[in-house]
Amino acid sequence: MYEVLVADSISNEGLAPLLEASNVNLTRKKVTEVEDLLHTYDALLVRSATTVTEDLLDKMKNLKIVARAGVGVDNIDIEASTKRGVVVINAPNGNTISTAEHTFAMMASLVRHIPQGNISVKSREWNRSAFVGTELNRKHLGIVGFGRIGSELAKRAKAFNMTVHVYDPFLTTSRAEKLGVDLLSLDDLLAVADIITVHTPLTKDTKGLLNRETLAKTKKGVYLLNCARGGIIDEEALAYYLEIGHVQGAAIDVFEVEPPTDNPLLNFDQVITTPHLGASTKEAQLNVAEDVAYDVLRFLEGNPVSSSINLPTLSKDVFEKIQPFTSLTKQLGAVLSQCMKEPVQDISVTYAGTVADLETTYITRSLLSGFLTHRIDRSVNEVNASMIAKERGITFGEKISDNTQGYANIIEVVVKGESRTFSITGTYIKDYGPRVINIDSFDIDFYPEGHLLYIRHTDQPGVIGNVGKALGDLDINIATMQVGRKQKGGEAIMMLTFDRLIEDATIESLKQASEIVTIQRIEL
Ligand SMILES: NC(=O)C1=CN([C@@H]2O[C@H](COP(=O)(O)OP(=O)(O)OC[C@H]3O[C@@H](n4cnc5c(N)ncnc54)[C@H](O)[C@@H]3O)[C@@H](O)[C@H]2O)C=CC1
Ligand SMILES: O=C(O)CCC(=O)C(=O)O
Repeated sequence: MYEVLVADSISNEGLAPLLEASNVNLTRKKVTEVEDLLHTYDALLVRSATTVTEDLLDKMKNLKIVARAGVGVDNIDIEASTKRGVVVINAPNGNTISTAEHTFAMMASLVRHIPQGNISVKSREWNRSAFVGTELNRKHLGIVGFGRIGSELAKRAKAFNMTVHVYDPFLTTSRAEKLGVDLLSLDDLLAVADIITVHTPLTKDTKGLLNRETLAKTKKGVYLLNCARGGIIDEEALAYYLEIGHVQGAAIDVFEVEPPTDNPLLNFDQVITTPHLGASTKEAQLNVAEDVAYDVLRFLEGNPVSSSINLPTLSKDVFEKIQPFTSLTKQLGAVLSQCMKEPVQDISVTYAGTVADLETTYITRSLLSGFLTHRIDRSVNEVNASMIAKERGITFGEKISDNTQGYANIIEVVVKGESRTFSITGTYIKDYGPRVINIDSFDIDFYPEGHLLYIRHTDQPGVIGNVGKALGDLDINIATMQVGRKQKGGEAIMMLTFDRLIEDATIESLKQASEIVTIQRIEL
């Protein structure tokens, strides 16, 4: 049974996939209400009220996935989640339209003083001259951050005959042309726009993007909107430019600290606000809840997620295709890690044949996770494997080759240690399964699973028989045995598989034979 904690207000109807799943036990409680049970949850679902800190992650020892029912993940410590192998997902599409519509509504309200007019009439005033507005028609709108919401807003603005200028360092000129917008530098956008609205995520680059210095470059009388994240427009700077009359008005849905209390912006009549309502529609809340509910269930049941922040996103089809190879590389990594008993500096993997056309980054992550699992005592998976490898100073890389050695696919891994190099090659044979076909330059053929002994010895008559007899005398049944050598009378290897773990004492007694060079136990 999977334990799922829904810590924020998320649409019940949207959570139906999880509520109806027979293998899920769903709890709707705030984190503070279940302090004693935090270590039991497999999944955590949040909106923006819960901040997923490193401290919370430490308490949630069993946590495998954090889902944000919405776009912005700035309330989740992604680095700390990744470090712990916790997948972070979001629902990036479900609230785009609602947020674009809300921004448009805020823009129209701002330039026509609708909130102020409403308050005035309800105060029994009739002061029409105080609320003379401005048309949107033929005005220049500057959109900073031209992703999903920014581009939906642009469509609506164009329908109102506005000229749309955008600033987005990640947007290509051809895409801007295709979407019919004018791509500018930030400075040029600031200089030309009558109304500026921000739609970037909150990152270290966008925090305070509009500040005292950049806002000074705007037109006198400019209007500003922030329906993305508090802090993208620096609040102190905005208050300053409102105070001196340079900024004519602002519409703010999001604040640096929510709810805002002593925020200077709340003191201005020309600032209109909403309490982070961009995504607050029935439709958006149903969409995002459904999106994360399906994704969390899929993930818990071992399937790919559709929108992950710290894992490559794979379709079900691609996931199914790569699965045999991720299992194979996990095993190859585990064999390597146990055979190569020394610190490693570099892991290099070469893909050839059908596997080379797949999502090899993901397959390499599985390899690293198989390798590292046997070296460190914390949980390693595809989410944190590359980060842990980097932390430990292990470099890794991928190559594609066309040498399939007669197989449909080949994965060769070479590990460089301080004193030596070790290699392993595997393949996945349809309807037959994974095979290791070469180990440390010895051709061999074994199924990487279970309890194994890897024995290096001199190639001479009687060695195989002696090992078999010694094990037989100890009542140990050999399940399979594969042998390999490079040349007659030289070094040779045996790979034995067993139905149970082989004890240290047995290995020590086998090592007494003079022909045996090394024996390595491998547990898969
Ligand atoms: N008020 C609300 O209730 C809601 C707020 N949001 C906020 O809106 C933001 C945008 O959402 P989407 O459009 O869905 O995201 P998106 O990821 O589709 O678009 C973000 C755009 O910002 C651009 N960008 C990134 N760094 C930039 C920089 N330094 N300067 C200029 N542009 C930059 C990206 O290239 C991208 O095109 C979210 O990150 C979230 O914080 C989202 C939904 C609801
Ligand atoms: O959950 C909400 O209502 C806020 C939505 C939001 O800010 C987001 O999706 O980034």
